[in-house]
Amino acid sequence: MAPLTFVTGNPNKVIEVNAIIGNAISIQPLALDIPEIQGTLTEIASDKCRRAAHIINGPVLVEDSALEFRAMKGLPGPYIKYFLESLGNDGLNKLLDPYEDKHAEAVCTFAFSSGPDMDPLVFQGRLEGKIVPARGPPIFGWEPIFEHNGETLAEMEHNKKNKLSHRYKALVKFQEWLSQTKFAL
Ligand SMILES: O=c1nc[nH]c2c1ncn2[C@H]1C[C@H](O)[C@@H](COP(=O)(O)OP(=O)(O)OP(=O)(O)O)O1
Ligand SMILES: [Mg+2]
Repeated sequence: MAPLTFVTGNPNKVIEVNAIIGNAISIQPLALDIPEIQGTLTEIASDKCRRAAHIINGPVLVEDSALEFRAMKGLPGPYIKYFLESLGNDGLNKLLDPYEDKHAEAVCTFAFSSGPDMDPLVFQGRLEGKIVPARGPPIFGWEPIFEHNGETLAEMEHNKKNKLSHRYKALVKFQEWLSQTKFAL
């Protein structure tokens, strides 16, 4: 079983993907920074996957993560990385100051292509929560400000996050597809 190349510049994604489906699928991480277009989550992940498949010249998995604030009609969405880099977790909280509604959804969109010019397949998972002042170790992105059932993702045991997260839900769908297809990894 050849390992599946997972193209990402984010080591925390690699750790989580291995923790979630490492038993079932062997992943070969490759740290490339692929350009990300603007568009829907599906369009962004699919485009990233096509670019990666051309570079790898073989089967490839990519992932794009978004954070949607309901009060802001889904923004920052896929642009959360740049909002987080510029504003920090504190600034993201301040963005929601004018609104009573702190509801947010974390969205994880994987795209898989079996090779260059093969249409990517998309597998998405969502986790509901709310944006709160930061609590817990600031190790991975906006984990300290995303609260789910009373705990921020930063406070949550890794094992627990990896059994309920947006990334977990997306990977369950990917694994289901893999088990039903003739595609052999
Ligand atoms: O479960 C998560 N818990 C907390 N924060 C998270 C999570 N998942 C992604 N994040 C952060 C990382 C980045 O600031 C942004 C997504 O941006 P995104 O383009 O998908 O990731 P990236 O550029 O770091 O890696 P990649 O090379 O795979 O595109 O949200
Ligand atoms: Mg990225």
